[in-house]
Amino acid sequence: MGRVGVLLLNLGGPDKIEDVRPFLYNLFSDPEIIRLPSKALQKPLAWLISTLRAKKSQNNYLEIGGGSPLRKITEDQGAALEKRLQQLGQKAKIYIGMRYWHPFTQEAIAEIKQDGIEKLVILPLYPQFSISTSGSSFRVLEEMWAEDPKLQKIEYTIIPSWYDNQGYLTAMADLIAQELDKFEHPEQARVFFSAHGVPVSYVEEAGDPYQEEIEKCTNLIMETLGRSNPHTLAYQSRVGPVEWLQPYTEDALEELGEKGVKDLAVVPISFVSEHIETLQEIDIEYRELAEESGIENFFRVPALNTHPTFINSLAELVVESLNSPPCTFGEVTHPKKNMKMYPQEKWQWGMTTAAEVWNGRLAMLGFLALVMELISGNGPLHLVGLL
Ligand SMILES: C=CC1=C(C)c2cc3[nH]c(cc4nc(cc5[nH]c(cc1n2)c(C)c5CCC(=O)O)C(CCC(=O)O)=C4C)c(C)c3C=C
Ligand SMILES: [Fe+2]
Ligand SMILES: [Fe+2]
Repeated sequence: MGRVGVLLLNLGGPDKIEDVRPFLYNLFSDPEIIRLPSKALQKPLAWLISTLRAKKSQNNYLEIGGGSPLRKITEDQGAALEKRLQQLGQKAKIYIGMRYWHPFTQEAIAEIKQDGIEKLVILPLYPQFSISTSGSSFRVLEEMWAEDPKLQKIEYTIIPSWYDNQGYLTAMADLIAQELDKFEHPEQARVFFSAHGVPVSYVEEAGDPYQEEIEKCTNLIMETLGRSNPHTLAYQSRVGPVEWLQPYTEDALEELGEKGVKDLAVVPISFVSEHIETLQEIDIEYRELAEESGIENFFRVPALNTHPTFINSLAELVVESLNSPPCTFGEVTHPKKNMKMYPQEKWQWGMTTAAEVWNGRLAMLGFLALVMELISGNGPLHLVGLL
């Protein structure tokens, strides 16, 4: 086997407060996050939303120390994985490719080429596949491969998702059990899985397997845990005006509080690292809401980070994929063609009258929104939840 590399994919996060706006701009420029009927509107709208959302987002990052810990944790995971692979007799260099912030996927690929990597395992740090996360990174890589004869010489294989990997499930169950045992009556506490949400249209129109993988994953973790605690699955972090997967975490918390639930162990299930949505959204916002709703003991299960069983499971996945037939970009889910992810309604493609009317309307709406927000600090984008 020639020189082996492992490319870890993740979303990336702003390292410091000044990075927040450009990070948001990169995120909202991605058609897998917001897809508009007109390509020409993507960048102006990304600029508008990132400019207007930056303050709120910066305040959230200030609450967790002024930046995202995602880069440092991912680097630690990479170092631990490299060491574990070495122990298993597999020499490999680990690369980190973030989708929206440093180190960008393009930077990782440049290094991979420079190092003369001959065999590459592409491993997203998202246990479940979504077109908005792993799918978006795969698309970027697929485009790079299509344009670069040097990359085409690298034998690569993808691990599309690994939510059902036994080592991962065992590590999750271990962390949940540790948290449950902190309650006075561990057997009575409810296990509350909070998955990252996606718009319903991703699943129902674009064919995203994310919801199915989340549901299966939740059941597998409960089976592995082997305790009879009741459990709930809800979806967090909704952004924008369209309908997202339900139940929403905030509604489910209120409902449980009303039903008299007092003890809750909250499990972040779509991420393997601490970041803004665990440290700020769950630990601060949802905790406050839960307490207001009457939930007395709100314990949060930590993210896996460098949990040894988890790192070992990643190493095993890498070794297994090196010894299996390759999985290529063409084999993973692509959003269905002509699928409009935002806003929701039926659309006819092409330069139709409807397209022209909507281009104009959207541009006007964007401009009006900008003016209103700037003058009043309030406006339609606040109203629909984008700011
Ligand atoms: C607007 C749509 C968004 C979709 C769809 C979405 C899906 C999605 N995201 C993650 C994981 C992460 N998201 C992070 C940041 C982040 N995501 C969105 C929006 C969508 N995400 C925004 C606006 C932001 C910026 C933060 C904010 O202003 O709220 C991050 C990085 C966090 C960090 O520490 O910086 C992660 C990780 C998943 C798993 C997912 C769908 C499955
Ligand atoms: Fe996100
Ligand atoms: Fe989010």
